[in-house]
Amino acid sequence: MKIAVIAVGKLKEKYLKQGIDEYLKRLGSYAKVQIVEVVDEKAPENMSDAEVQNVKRKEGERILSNISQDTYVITLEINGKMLTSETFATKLDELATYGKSKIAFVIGGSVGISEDVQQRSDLALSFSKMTFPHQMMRMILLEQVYRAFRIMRGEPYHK
Ligand SMILES: C[S@@+](CC[C@H](N)C(=O)[O-])C[C@H]1O[C@@H](n2cnc3c(N)ncnc32)[C@H](O)[C@@H]1O
Repeated sequence: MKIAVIAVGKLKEKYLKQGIDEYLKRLGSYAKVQIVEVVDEKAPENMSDAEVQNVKRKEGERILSNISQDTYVITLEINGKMLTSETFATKLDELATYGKSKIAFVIGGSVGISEDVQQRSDLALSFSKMTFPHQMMRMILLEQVYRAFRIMRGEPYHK
């Protein structure tokens, strides 16, 4: 399985980088996982709605340019569908079984994900109704993907 995590902006925090590297290392035995960073737009606090939409649109175009037609796209969205870790594992297993071996997870930037990207999405996945920082979301996602592989293979992992 080939997994891409497409994320807006550069990862700056050292402590997150260490955590992400750890999960990338662990995932190495299960899948080819790649992080794709797309350039973020400047997004000051006091932007108008039109400016926010413009930032989303530009970042969205960059996200979409990294997604091939045969890729199953999972966008991370606060208002998406909430799954248990077991259901998430079953979903990844089904995708592999039905020949969808390329998966892209998309994490938005500070203004979220554009409508164009939402339309391209095959599954909008929510990790809770709370808002997490986008850089931290990368690590949380990788941990859940790692957990999913352990569940799929029936391998022990602390609860
Ligand atoms: C800081 S959040 C953006 C908040 C923005 N106001 C919005 O409504 O999307 C940055 C990105 O992290 C991801 N994210 C944050 N919290 C999430 C959650 N609870 N579930 C799924 N994704 C989340 C989403 O991809 C989001 O676009």
